[in-house]
Amino acid sequence: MRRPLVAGNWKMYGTRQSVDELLIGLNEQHWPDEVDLLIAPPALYVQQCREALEGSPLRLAGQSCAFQAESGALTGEISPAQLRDVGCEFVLVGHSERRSLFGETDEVVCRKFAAALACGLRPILCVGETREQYDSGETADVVGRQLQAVLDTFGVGGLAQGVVAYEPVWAIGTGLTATPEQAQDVHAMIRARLAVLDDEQAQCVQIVYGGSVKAENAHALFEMPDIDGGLVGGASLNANEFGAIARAAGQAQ
Ligand SMILES: O=C(CO)COP(=O)(O)O
Repeated sequence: MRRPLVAGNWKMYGTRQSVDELLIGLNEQHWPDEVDLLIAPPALYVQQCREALEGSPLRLAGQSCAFQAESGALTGEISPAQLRDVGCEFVLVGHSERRSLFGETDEVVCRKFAAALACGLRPILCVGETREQYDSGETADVVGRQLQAVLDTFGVGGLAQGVVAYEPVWAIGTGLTATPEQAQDVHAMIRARLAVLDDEQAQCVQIVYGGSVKAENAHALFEMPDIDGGLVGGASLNANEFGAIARAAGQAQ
């Protein structure tokens, strides 16, 4: 009923040359038909990726966007309309690195979500708790609050036009993956929260997991009933590894 989705977030990594090499490797992969596949390269390299991936099932995502849909006097920002113009179909909003390092509040994230939708991009709303919040048992509150900001404006139907990515901050780039059971618990909690508002739509929302996903742990995570795929950081910079993760999502169907 829900298609799995695997996205690679390249973060601020890459040069023209390393991107070329990665793209060659990606084009050698055997991609599963039943999985939505995307990469989020640094914006500077989107065009390069688009050209190299012509005919590939890999689609493009921005890593962030301005809170204003169209052009404007926002030095250094990239609008959702511009991402769309260069071929992106998705955009990450509210990644924990944006929240913690660039001060993005739930309100700003919600405006970005709105701006993305207004331009026909599918926003990937990232949510997740810090280690401290996890240790003090605040995961449900924190994730609930981050979701609520978008739900207040768009409801579950609006959220379902995008994707939810649960990324516990303590698992990002640390090699510490949430266990499949831990991640499933939070995904099920998210879906239950949405189901209270609109059960039918809640069953359609793709909820993917992020945080040290690798080929070796992907299958066990993706087998969980409410984990609809992954948002992959470091491992997405290796074509074979990313290919294996994508195939694990297909097999875990
Ligand atoms: O932040 C992430 C993806 O957005 C996860 O990063 P890692 O897979 O490197 O832990």
